Amino acid sequence: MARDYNAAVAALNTLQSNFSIVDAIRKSGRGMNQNAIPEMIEWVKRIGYEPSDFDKLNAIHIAGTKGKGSTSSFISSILYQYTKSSSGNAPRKVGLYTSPHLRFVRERIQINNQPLSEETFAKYFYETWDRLEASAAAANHPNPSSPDTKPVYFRFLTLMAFHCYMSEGVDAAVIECGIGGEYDSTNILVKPSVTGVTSLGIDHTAMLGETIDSIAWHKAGIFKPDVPAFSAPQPEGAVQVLQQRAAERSTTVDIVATHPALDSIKLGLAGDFQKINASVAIATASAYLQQQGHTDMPSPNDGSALLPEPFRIGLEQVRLGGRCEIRHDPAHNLTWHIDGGHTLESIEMAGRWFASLIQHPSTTSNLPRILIFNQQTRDASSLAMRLHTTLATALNNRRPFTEVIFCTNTTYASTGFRPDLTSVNTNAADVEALSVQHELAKTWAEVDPDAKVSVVKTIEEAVVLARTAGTVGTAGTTVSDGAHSSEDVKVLVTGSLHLVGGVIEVLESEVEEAARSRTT
Ligand SMILES: Nc1ncnc2c1ncn2[C@@H]1O[C@H](COP(=O)(O)OP(=O)(O)OP(=O)(O)O)[C@@H](O)[C@H]1O
Repeated sequence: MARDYNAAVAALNTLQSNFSIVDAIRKSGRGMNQNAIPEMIEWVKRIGYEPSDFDKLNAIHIAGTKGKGSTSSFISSILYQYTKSSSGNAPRKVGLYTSPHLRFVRERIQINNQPLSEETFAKYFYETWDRLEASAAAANHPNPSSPDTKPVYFRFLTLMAFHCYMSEGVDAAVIECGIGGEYDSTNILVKPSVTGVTSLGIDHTAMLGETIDSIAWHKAGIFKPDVPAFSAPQPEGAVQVLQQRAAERSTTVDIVATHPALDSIKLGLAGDFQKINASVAIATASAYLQQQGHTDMPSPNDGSALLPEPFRIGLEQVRLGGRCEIRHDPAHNLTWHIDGGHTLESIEMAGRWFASLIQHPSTTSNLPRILIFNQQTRDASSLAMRLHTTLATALNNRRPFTEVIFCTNTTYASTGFRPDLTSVNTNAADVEALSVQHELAKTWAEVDPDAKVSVVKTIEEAVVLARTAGTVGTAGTTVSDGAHSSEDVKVLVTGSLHLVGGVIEVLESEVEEAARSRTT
């Protein structure tokens, strides 16, 4: 069988824990596996490394509830600007390891802001895979190719990313934690160059505990002796926990305020909250560069200093899909507003961002405003209600959406079966019965009986429905009527990064298909 990218993704998918296992862990209240780090170290050894080998990567290790992906992307984008410098102490290759992915699993492992190519992904995938089987064979395992000779999905990808970065000579690796910090697979790092904690909130409570303090305890587990640590502003109790944990680990944590230079920088990621993510990125990137001998750095914790030009460019040029992203769809008179918020705090941020775009008096026309929403595994109704309240408040009790579409995260992309988008972490029976979606529809109808609420199964159907609603308009007038021609219909897609990934997949596939048919 060919050992290409598609085969690698199919093999990787066999390592996903199925829904019943994930659900049992969630319900057991057992919390995180406290043996996770010794177990992960064992896997590291099986692929031929000692954890301290990864000191070479000069990792910038990022934990947090919200903003890890954005902050990590800002850091990578800033440091990438320095790879262009001729200075001897500039990084040459910047790694970025994030999760989850939107369209392609290879988005998770980047070098110099580019996802690994399909060929490079397959190469490091099979090297990691083969080393694990060889180590099982050496230990006289009766069947070295059986599943128990490999770790689960996220652990495998972490091993593979570290192996790839070591082999490619990455000298600044931005590593985002998966869940928590103390027991996260990435926390095998012995001596990162700097650590950062982004905004904390309530999420993954079955594993991290119910309170901000216990969540802070887990996230602070990435602090290391004598390694500088930075944090976004946090609620009082959480700051104390972070400081105490830092002291136990023989370091200190600096709480970073919004950097004043950001008043005059247009960040590449929209949304007010990105300023705090960018500020944590500025502090951590400065600390990394100072350690490498850059003397012209702003002091990482001195918010009054001006920013060097590569910082400004990096902050402006950063790209990350599905975070307050706007896509115009002129063929359908639509604008897509796409944000993967999926906790109470982040759905509120997404709501405020969308409200800020529709609050203007010129947008108070009777054009449809459409929501596409799903959240398959968390408390979907509370998230939807928080979104409703945030928008209704911001709009002085005007109806947030004329049309609301609840769908699953499933896409049957016109391009065919897409193994990158397969997730077995959801309850297949729920998806089949659309039970979450019907419950959401009921809840929404209670708070807004006049909104048109629909339930559909796939993301493609939701996209088609939104476009139809957009074209017809609420009052039966077409949007392209002269009276409305300068406006478009606004669609918000939110509730889940999987949903957002699927919508982006559908929209991008159309663009790619159109480009293909132009060239043939
Ligand atoms: N500082 C922040 N405060 C509140 N919400 C935020 C913040 N940063 C990002 N978000 C929200 O969280 C969503 C995910 O952003 P991002 O990927 O940066 O965070 P993350 O911590 O990596 O999230 P996840 O662990 O869920 O992937 C965004 O779409 C946005 O809605």
